[in-house]
Amino acid sequence: MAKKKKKTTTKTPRKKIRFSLSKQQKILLGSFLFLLGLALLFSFVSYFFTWQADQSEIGNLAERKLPTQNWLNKFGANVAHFFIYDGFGVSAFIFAFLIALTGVYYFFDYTKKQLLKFWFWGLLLMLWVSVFFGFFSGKATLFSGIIGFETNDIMQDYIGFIGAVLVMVFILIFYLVVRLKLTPEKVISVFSSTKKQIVAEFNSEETNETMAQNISEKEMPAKEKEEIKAPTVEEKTAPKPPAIEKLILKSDVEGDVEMEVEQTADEEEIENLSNKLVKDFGEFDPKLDLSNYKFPSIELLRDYTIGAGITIDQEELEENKNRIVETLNNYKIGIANIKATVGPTVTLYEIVPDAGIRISKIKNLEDDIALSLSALGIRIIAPIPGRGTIGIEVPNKNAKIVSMRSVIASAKFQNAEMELPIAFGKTISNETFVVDLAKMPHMLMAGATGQGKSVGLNAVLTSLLYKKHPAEVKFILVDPKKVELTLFNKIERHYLAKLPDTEEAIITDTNKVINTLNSLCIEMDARYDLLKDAMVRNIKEYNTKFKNRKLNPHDGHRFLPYIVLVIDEFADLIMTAGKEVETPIARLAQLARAIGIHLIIATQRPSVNVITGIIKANFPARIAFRVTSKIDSRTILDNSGADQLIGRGDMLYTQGNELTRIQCAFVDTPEVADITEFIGAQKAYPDAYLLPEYVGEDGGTTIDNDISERDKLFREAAEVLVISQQGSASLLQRKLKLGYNRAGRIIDQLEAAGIVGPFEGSKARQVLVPTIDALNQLLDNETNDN
Ligand SMILES: Nc1ncnc2c1ncn2[C@@H]1O[C@H](COP(=O)(O)OP(=O)(O)OP(=O)(O)O)[C@@H](O)[C@H]1O
Repeated sequence: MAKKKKKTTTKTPRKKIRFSLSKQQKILLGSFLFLLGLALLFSFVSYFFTWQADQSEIGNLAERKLPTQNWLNKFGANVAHFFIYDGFGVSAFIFAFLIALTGVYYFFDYTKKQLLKFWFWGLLLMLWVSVFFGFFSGKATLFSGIIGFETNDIMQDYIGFIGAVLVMVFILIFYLVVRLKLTPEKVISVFSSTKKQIVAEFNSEETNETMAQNISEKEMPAKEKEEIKAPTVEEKTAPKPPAIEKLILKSDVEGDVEMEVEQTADEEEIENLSNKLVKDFGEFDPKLDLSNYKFPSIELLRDYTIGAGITIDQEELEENKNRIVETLNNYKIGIANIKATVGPTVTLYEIVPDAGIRISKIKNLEDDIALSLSALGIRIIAPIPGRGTIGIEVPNKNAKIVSMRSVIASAKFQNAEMELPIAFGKTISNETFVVDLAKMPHMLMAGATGQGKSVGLNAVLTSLLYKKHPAEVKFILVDPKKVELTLFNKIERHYLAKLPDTEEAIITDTNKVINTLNSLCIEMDARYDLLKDAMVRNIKEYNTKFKNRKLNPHDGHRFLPYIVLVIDEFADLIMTAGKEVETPIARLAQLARAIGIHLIIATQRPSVNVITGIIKANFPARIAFRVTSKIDSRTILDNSGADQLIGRGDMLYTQGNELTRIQCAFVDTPEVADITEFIGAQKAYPDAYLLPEYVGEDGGTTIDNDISERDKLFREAAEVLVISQQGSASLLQRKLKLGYNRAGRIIDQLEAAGIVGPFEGSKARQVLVPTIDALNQLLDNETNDN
């Protein structure tokens, strides 16, 4: 980056004669030189076509009428002849370019230091190219020009053919090394990266099965891995002190002090290591492992609205309007204006009461209006925030189903530039309602049985499946009822995360929930360490930096997928496990937003002992389906209203103060089955996303130190770790070319054998054996004991 440094020194007056141009003079000179450069360029180009025809005209400037073929006539023919034939041959173009460039420098008044460099290297290149062409032809030609040919001739007379070749090669090397800053390492790395790329492309079909986080390591040549291991990439490319140019400021005032301003020239940009990696290998693509993954098509979802779009029943509207007006009139409330908005399940009547009517008076009439309309689920919003009207929501006689298909297909969802977009359904004015889970950042969902909670959860998961690649998001599903989320088992190796050494990814057992939550806390801490190390504030910035290859996988950096934890029937959990569940959930909810872990908790019973203060405080986004009492509504929403919903997916959403009534999109079990089937049938990762190990309080490793059960590569693995003194599974993966699971198993066996220490979260395990000799002794003793 260009950095300006100005140093100002004042000096005593002294007499100095300096050639300096005014601004206008520079512009004039610049334009003149630029156009002269262009003129030379045109005459040089046309000289190659017309030199034979114009040969007789060379030097014959006096004969004005004699025709010349060159585009710039006599001037062009003579000048081009001078520079090309009598001069440097084809490389005379460099001269024309230098003249034009000088014009540009003067025109824009750039510092001239760089220009001098251009001239030096340009003239050297010009000479070299013309001598080079002279070398291959026995006589002066248009390619070499006389200078090229003669210089070559003289050189050969004095130092012979071989001597001339060596001089030319030396000048070439000089140019490449000094001007282009080429080093042997650069050349080797370009060759090896090209080779790697070809091999990688060749192997890409087979290597898709490896885990995403290893990709960038594998792609990199060992040499480069070493290079990025050094503390930070940025440090390596710390700016060099810029070159300084002096400028004399003079004023016309007699006897004035002359000031010399030191102005720094623009720094030369050194190629940043990460830029180079990106240039060589492209950005890191987390989706590479499943590059052929196909998103489920919209056809898998059903359209429940076919032939039953929102129809406005005029009669019903009129009837309701009259009843509302009548009821209010009975209580002496006059209406100035009334307007209706027809939604999928309810119609909103917005009324503007006559001046002087108290709002609370209308609010108190909720039950009377419900009675007169003989309808359930009337909700009065007095006043509607931001509109200055009073809203009365009246359920439609024929509620319409909002199909998941319609919201997924909506432009709002398809074009949503969100991290974790969720299409919940449609608002009262028929707008698709899309929110970003990453911004919520956690969600509480409540509703009495049969009111649409499970459908709501499915809508959330379906939205994410339609928008996010398996590399970008992972789900942890907790389903104590064991029936609601089982369908998602099919996408275990694509989208689910689980504890190592567990069979099923979907968690149904309370103990496992506790372990998983604690494991998530470890993952959270590890992610925070990674973020701190990368000096970024959130997962988005971290992943961008990782994609730009600014973070070294060697230091434990990896692409971080979002993790969405869904807990259905939270009440059951809290009743059985209490604080053991509440504490990690509260911790996650408080801290996990920045590192991409988001929680969705659903419960039938939103009572205060289930949704405790600490949980509530950390779940700003709340959804209420119909609940049985006002108290439940207040617990979940801090507001009444959820008790007046009509069920079947009718819900209230709040993310702060405002309540939005939404008709949740309907996605039926067979649809979810089709989607998971479609995804499950595709190529998957070798395993679900593995969360860090968590050893419960009853502690200790569960692996027996049974020699006969050890992996074949056990000894080799032990040696690798002892030599490197680093107890990391990923090191084994790399050195022994193992999968994640096998490396993890070997690490467990090494722990049981006392070679490495216990799991330490994000850090590598400690290696307990200091040398190879000590290791050999330990293993030999073991065999003797057996
Ligand atoms: N968005 C919706 N649109 C239309 N109908 C819906 C919607 N959501 C739910 N329903 C209807 O309500 C029924 C019950 O929904 P769901 O299974 O989601 O209830 P629930 O709240 O999960 O109940 P439980 O807590 O007992 O599991 C569904 O079978 C469906 O017929």
